[in-house]
Amino acid sequence: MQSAALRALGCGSVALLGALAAAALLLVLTPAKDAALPARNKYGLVFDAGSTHTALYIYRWRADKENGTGIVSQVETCTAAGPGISSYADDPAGAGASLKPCLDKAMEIIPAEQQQETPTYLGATAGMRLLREQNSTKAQQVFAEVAKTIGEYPVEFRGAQVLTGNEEGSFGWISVNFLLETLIKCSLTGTWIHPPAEDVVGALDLGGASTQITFLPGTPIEESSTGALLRLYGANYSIYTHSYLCYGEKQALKMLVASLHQASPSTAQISHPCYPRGYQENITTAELYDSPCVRAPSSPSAVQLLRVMGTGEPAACSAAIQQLFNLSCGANSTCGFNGVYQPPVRGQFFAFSGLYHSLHLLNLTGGQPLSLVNATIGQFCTSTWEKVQQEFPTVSRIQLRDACAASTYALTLLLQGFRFNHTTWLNIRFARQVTGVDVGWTLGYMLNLTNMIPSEIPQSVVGLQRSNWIAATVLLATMLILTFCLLTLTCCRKSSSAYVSL
Ligand SMILES: Nc1ncnc2c1ncn2[C@@H]1O[C@H](COP(=O)(O)OP(=O)(O)O)[C@@H](O)[C@H]1O
Ligand SMILES: [Ca+2]
Repeated sequence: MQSAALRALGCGSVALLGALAAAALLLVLTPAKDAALPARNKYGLVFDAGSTHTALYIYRWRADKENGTGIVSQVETCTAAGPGISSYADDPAGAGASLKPCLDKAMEIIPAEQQQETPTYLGATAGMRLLREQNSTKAQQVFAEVAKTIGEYPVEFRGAQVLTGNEEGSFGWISVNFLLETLIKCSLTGTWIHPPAEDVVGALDLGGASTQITFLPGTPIEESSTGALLRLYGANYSIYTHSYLCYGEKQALKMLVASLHQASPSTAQISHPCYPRGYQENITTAELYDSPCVRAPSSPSAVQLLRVMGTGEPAACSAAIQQLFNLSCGANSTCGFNGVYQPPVRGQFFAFSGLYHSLHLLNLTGGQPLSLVNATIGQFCTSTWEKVQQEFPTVSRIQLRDACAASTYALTLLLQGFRFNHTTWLNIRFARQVTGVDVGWTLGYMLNLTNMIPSEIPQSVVGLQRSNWIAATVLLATMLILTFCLLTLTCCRKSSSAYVSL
């Protein structure tokens, strides 16, 4: 992979650096209007309105590299305080207000004269998909309020929308492959090339309320709703993508508690095998059954207080989590889970978001073999509440309570759900960032909406002025030969005159 500095110069830079003299000539031959262009930066803002929280990403790129062949850097990220916007269903103004500190921060970063031309988007994911399902009026009110707040800032606001699961998966895939330069890259000769298809990586995203799997399968996609045809930089990609609503970490763990409750609905006590031994909390049935992802019991009792007690039993925890997945493929030849068609996983994958975070806590994101991952999670899941608190004093109570459940869930999702095995497990790279940019759907979303990824292959900087490049190379070669001849002649004359004087 080239360094960011080289990429920033654009395709052709490698060759340019390799032949500095030719570059000088090239510059002379470059039309004055191009040479005079200042390297101005442009900015773009994307709010990721996730189910658990909202984050603002501030991107920057060179204005003269808008065809997507330059680099896009992440200048800053800002996490909005409080929960995701879907949690403000009963206080929509609060959703708008929650975005303000991050917008203020962005206004401090983006030069005032550029703010008005800064494209700004808000994309909402599974939390808002669920709220829309539950109460579309409330979802609209939340959207109206966030749009109103963003509209109060001097940016070019281009709208707030709910992404479909397919869009969320596809943009995540585009983001990661853009950052890895696996869709197009600059060759040593200064032209844009398509790296081989094997270099293209799949994307695995675990959110709080949904999870996405996206990759290039080796076989035709048998179910059209799980396919997307992308034409990027002159190449066609037929990707498989699917988003499982309710199988994000937070909703899945809620389904787990609900299933444990329903196993013995008459008692007000739940033994939780994934919570550490010694952990106890009270929850209400209203809290537990407040989501469309958890089916309330057919004869719901009045609001009831439930006592949840951790038992720290890794085998029972793993078994209970597996129960959340229907692993029968039904009529499909191959599937993921819940009867959803999925071709067998193929190639390298990048796993980010919740998949990264849940395993990172246990130091399991470094390419460890599956046996070690299993053993470490199993070991951790036997720890008492006292011990985990001592071991991770800076980690929040909720994150610690859920650490065993979340890591077991991540592993079960990958192995049983997406059907990775001991061998293909090693093809998964867990990452939070690639080249300093957070991996997620936001970059791909912005690149797409700002038309920064053209459907056709861009003419390279050199390609645009190929004739100049050839002329410069020929001239350089001629000059080198002439210089060599002149030097040889001078040397010969000097040595012959020296000989005469002797
Ligand atoms: N710093 C972090 N530490 C732990 N977990 C994190 C961190 N950042 C994000 N996550 C996890 O990543 C996921 C983000 O989900 P989110 O984008 O809010 O939901 P969705 O994509 O389903 O709308 C959550 O499961 C959250 O717990
Ligand atoms: Ca997300």
